[in-house]
Amino acid sequence: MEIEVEIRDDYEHEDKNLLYTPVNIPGSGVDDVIFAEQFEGCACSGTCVNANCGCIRGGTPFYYSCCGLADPDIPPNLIYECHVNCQCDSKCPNRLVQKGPHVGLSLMDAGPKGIGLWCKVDLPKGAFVCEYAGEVIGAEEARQRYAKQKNLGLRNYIFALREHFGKDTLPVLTYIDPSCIGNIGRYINHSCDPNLLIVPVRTDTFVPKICLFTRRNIAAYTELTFDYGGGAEPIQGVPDGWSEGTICRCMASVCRGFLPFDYSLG
Ligand SMILES: C[S@@+](CC[C@H](N)C(=O)[O-])C[C@H]1O[C@@H](n2cnc3c(N)ncnc32)[C@H](O)[C@@H]1O
Repeated sequence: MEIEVEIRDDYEHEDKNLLYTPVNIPGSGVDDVIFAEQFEGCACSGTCVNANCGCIRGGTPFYYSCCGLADPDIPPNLIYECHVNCQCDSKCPNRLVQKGPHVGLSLMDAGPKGIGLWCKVDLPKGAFVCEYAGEVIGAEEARQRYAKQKNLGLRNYIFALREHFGKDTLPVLTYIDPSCIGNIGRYINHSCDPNLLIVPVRTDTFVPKICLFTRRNIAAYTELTFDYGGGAEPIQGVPDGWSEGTICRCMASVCRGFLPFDYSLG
């Protein structure tokens, strides 16, 4: 029996030239197979109990508490949620990001940074805010799109997620581009002292979802930010080659001066 969990995402773009997608979709330069190859589900009945659930797969035991909050102080390893092929029910605590973004997210004027995102309600530490969803594209496509938008003086929305799957292995990069097709996450600006944390989460396939959780309690109407260099493998400072020279306007006392940039795009 397949357990379908409804994604609740009522957001949309004000700019009618943009297409809204609540989840990642395959774009140019990636093999559709990675979206089609699904994990086997767990055989738990009702709600899952950590130790026996097949969805842990050697990754982090369930990252979420029973009240739907993550623990941002624990560095997560690989996170696999229960999914459509699992036997557990839709109330299983290991189903969180797949249910969609937090309610009350809203666009704001972020001055020289352009549009930004805030939430109309207080957010507790560990709350899931939203995914940074868009087209999943290949490395060469990402470089070409980046070069084109740079020539046109456009903002950059392409995010390069770096993950290591073992000691001494090369990082695996996943490029997400919500420039034209994306979700509400595309409006989140960078800060060198961010209040959100990036956590890659997988549900039914190996394609990671870039998920944003609160690092601390956040009062309503505070701008939501993440560190553009702080993926699963955070950049410390801005090493040579990791800045494209865009001045950072985050205003944090610890501001590094420039927006972080993944050199693989350059
Ligand atoms: C993912 S978009 C964020 C949404 C964007 N502000 C908008 O108006 O649609 C990333 C772009 O926002 C701007 N931006 C984000 N954070 C910034 C910061 N701390 N300082 C300056 N510009 C920033 C840059 O133009 C960057 O390329």
